[in-house]
Amino acid sequence: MTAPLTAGRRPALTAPLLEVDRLTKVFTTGSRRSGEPVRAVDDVSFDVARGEIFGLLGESGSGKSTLARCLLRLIAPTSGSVRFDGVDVLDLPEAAMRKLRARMQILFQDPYSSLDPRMTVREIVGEPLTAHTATSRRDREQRADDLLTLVGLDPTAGRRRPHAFSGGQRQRIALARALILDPDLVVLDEPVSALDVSVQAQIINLLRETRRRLSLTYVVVLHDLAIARYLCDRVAVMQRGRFVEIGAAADVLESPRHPYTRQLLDALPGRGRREALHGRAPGVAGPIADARGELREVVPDRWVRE
Ligand SMILES: Nc1ncnc2c1ncn2[C@@H]1O[C@H](COP(=O)(O)OP(=O)(O)OP(=O)(O)O)[C@@H](O)[C@H]1O
Repeated sequence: MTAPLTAGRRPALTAPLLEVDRLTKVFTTGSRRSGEPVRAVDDVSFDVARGEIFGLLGESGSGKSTLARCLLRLIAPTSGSVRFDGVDVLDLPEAAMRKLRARMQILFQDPYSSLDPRMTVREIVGEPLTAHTATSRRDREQRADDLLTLVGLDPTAGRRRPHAFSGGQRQRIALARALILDPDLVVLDEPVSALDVSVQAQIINLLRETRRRLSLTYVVVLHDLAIARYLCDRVAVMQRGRFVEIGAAADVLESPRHPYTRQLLDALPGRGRREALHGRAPGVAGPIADARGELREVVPDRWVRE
């Protein structure tokens, strides 16, 4: 069966934030013992609307992380194009790309190794400001404290070092850092897979809440279909570098059209499958709305665009 590729292009009232056309990445070395090239991303096209949470799903090795990195030009694609807010990302000179990067952030999977243990949390969160804008130390600290509040941490946390925090708290710190430059797009690479199940729900709710409050767009790499069903508006299912299915998360996960998607769903244990199908939170009995109160209601006005 062929993928319903038209679902990758949405009629939108405003231009999409991200437009990906025939993107391909071939690794020629170091990928296979046989020395054969690997088409990690193979002729992939899709759009992401502003304010959307778009999920990339698939088994390990299907090409999700490579695609995510190509979007931000952290890996140079072999061919194809990526337009971000109308700008051709792959054609941009390095200096202009550095500037654009402020608007496109990435959050990695492992909250334990992604934060420099020698820095205070305030320094970690405020650091992108030193690289991208001329701000005074005081302003940096104030903004770092605002962001820590936004992600549900006490600003006094800023004086401590990352080792004092749990995995979930560290992922909040990493998110605060990713948001401090007020980006439009954040790519999240398996943002909760290193966390305990109970903490996953809190971080997922935080992502939904920050998307809403800051009008953010998230592209999120996931292998957990239950999380995808709860978090994402649309999803694409990848197999060997290609999109085999793309559409609304509810449609793809409740009525999968492609045998590979059905296979992924069938491989889930009974409860996980039910959660994927009915949008239940992973690992908790009901919808994860109860963790929502974690996001404090003291968000500074300037962080709220709506
Ligand atoms: N730097 C690289 N050099 C060579 N091959 C690579 C490189 N990075 C990824 N690959 C290969 O590209 C393919 C896709 O890998 P990728 O990590 O993008 O998949 P994934 O779906 O994100 O998997 P995972 O969930 O395990 O990270 C795999 O065959 C992988 O071995």
